[in-house]
Amino acid sequence: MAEQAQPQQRLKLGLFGGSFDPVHLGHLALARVARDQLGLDQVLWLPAGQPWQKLGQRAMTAAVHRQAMVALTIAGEAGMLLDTRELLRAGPSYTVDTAEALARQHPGAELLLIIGQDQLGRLHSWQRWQDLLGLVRLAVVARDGQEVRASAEVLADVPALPIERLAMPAVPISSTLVRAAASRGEDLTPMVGKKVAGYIAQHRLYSEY
Ligand SMILES: Nc1ncnc2c1ncn2[C@@H]1O[C@H](COP(=O)(O)OP(=O)(O)OP(=O)(O)O)[C@@H](O)[C@H]1O
Ligand SMILES: O=C(O)c1ccc[n+]([C@@H]2O[C@H](COP(=O)([O-])O)[C@@H](O)[C@H]2O)c1
Repeated sequence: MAEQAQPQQRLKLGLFGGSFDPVHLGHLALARVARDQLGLDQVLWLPAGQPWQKLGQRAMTAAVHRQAMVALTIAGEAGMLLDTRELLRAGPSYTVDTAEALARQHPGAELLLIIGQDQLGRLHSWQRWQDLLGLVRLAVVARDGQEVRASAEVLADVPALPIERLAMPAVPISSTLVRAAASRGEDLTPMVGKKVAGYIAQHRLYSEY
């Protein structure tokens, strides 16, 4: 008897963007949880070239370093890939541009945008966020004790916004805390892992906070 063709599974891609200045173990925990809970084929780590909402606050560390630290963090991790397209693109890093490019590149793929609650709460300030919501499904993790919830502005426009809630024990680490600890000369290993701690020391990053 002829074998029946199995229906093709849709490719499931996670989009995990960040300033990653620097990447830390909270990011890695989130990427692992998203990969495993959502059954993603791949998590694309997308360091932002110009994270426009953060640019006024302080000078961003050079892309070459942020990218290198992400590469060290995901080395040997199954289903994770460094995607440098936002570093190579001129102008502000808009997630909608990245989602459009990935949708063109992988027709039929399911795109899941992995973000923390801090970003979900501000989603209405993102460039063309309604277009973005037409391209991706949101996968959100609670952060800093805040429940996963879209802002009133987003809910007014999209009342039944589908959100995948990621279950993850809180990881009380942020890049801000890492930079502050680095400027005090503390051991960063518990926050960023041994390889990234070594990289930061070797390149004398974050000596001034
Ligand atoms: N500890 C954490 N737990 C859950 N999500 C996190 C954590 N740290 C970062 N994220 C999420 O990862 C994404 C990228 O974060 P980002 O690179 O801005 O790091 P950050 O620690 O928030 O940086 P900063 O302290 O400089 O604002 C965001 O969606 C953010 O919500
Ligand atoms: O598209 C936008 O307008 C937009 C506005 C703010 C943040 N983002 C993206 O959200 C991700 C997390 O941002 P951040 O500032 O927490 O590092 C990162 O990929 C940013 O490019 C995107």
